[in-house]
Amino acid sequence: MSLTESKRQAAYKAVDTHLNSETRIIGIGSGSTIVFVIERIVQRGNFKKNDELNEKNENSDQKLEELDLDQCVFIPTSFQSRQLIIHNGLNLGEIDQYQEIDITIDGADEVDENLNAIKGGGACHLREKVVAEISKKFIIVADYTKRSTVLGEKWVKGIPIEVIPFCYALAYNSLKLLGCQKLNLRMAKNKAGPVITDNGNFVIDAYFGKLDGQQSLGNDNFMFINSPSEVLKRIKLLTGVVEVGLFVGMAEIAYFGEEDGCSVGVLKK
Ligand SMILES: O=C[C@H](O)[C@H](O)[C@H](O)COP(=O)(O)O
Repeated sequence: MSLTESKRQAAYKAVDTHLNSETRIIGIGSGSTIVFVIERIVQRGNFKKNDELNEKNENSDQKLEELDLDQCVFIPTSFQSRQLIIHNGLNLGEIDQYQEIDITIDGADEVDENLNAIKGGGACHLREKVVAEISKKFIIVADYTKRSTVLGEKWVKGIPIEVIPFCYALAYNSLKLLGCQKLNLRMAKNKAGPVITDNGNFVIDAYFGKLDGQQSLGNDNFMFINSPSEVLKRIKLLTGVVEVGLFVGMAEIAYFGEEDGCSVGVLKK
């Protein structure tokens, strides 16, 4: 079964388990898995009209309720998720309108056994972190390739770090001094020059291994982050750094679509 199906299964499970008729303010993460979160939300909004969904539900243990989408507001974390919300006719809200969000569902590039995550493979981690931070519940959805024991096992491109453009050379040097083994200023495709985030900044992918005292196991393609909170703190203190794609202790639960494309694994705190 394809990775796409496993992403869909994880997304559907999260929406079916955590969204009910009481849910009002919903944070929408970014990336390819989030597309299926929106797909399921729209299906749930048309529940009574959706014969297939009703039929499936009669045979399932999970009691699905129709979502009153007119009463819900969706908070995007990127240009991409904003477009998804608008194109699906959902109510769009802005991050600064709310002090609290009922629930946010988001993808991840890697999730460890403590539910710490690397995010920002799509350069959206600043807004994603703001939304996650004010959410009562932060839920991760991903395919099975994203689950690991220690961060760095699976996502080998480095930790995404958003930096102010004119500070990038300084941040670059500071990251090297911090022990960073390899650094890349993320470059755009089909445009000469660097990726520019939704906030007008650059992204450096920083690749550790020794920062928290660990060796890189003799393989330059790997980094292991045994103390993500320490790594996060040290990078965050560097001048010019806006946000780090390490989400430590934020997620309550993670759903992973399994390899068979039908079942879903769950990691809980
Ligand atoms: O910046 C992008 C986000 O952090 C995404 O949530 C993350 O890259 C996972 O994306 P996908 O669902 O495409 O694997």
